[in-house]
Amino acid sequence: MTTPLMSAHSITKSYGRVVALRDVDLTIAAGQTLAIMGPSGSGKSTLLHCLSGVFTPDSGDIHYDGQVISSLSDAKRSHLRLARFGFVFQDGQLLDELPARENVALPLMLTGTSRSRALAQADATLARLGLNDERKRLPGDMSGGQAQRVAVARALVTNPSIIFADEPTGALDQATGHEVMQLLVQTVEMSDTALVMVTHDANVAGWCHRLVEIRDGRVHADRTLKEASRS
Ligand SMILES: Nc1ncnc2c1ncn2[C@@H]1O[C@H](COP(=O)(O)OP(=O)(O)OP(=O)(O)O)[C@@H](O)[C@H]1O
Repeated sequence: MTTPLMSAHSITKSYGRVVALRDVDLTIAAGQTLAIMGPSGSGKSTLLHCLSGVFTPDSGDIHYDGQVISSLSDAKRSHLRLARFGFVFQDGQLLDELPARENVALPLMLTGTSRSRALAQADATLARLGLNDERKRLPGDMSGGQAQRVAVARALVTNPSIIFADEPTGALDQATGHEVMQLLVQTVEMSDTALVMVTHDANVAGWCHRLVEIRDGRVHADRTLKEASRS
């Protein structure tokens, strides 16, 4: 068996008395597309935040590319997140005062790439995603779908090995959500990037190859979409 890109071993996480994750084991292979589903409050976002290094679990380990990321200092985890992971959130979270190309260049500049080089890479990524016309536009002047495509470009600009997405189409109508998912999935597949996505929407999960169902803080089922659709 090939070594997984990321693996979580028996992770638990509580908020005070609320146990959000209990003994979760999960592996993610390079290039894999994985949807996390489950009822509201079941622990999906907490799992995504633990895997992506935003939170550290209370117990258990998370391994990524030869490192135990759950034991890294905050500064090292934060650098790792910027350099190796991409993030797409429900509302894009672009900075309104910056044009698209500067938003996309930000993760590069924050990890030390010069402004001119970061902007050149941002332009190349926007062009690759068919977003040349959006380069100089401010997020507030774009439609929700255009802004979300720019957010996808920002997540991809560092050539991350994993993109973490939390309800990436949650604020979009169905047709626009479909276009954003098509762009996201086609691009991650072309670049051999893994996608780990939380969604409530079975149609959106249908873009992924694997479905992990969380219930009451535990992995209830972990199978391919094909297996899930047969049951
Ligand atoms: N900051 C917090 N403080 C206290 N409890 C929290 C906090 N964040 C989450 N929780 C609780 O932890 C549990 C898991 O929450 P989490 O947000 O991970 O679930 P979720 O499956 O993503 O929910 P949703 O689908 O509604 O976004 C829930 O009981 C929630 O109320």
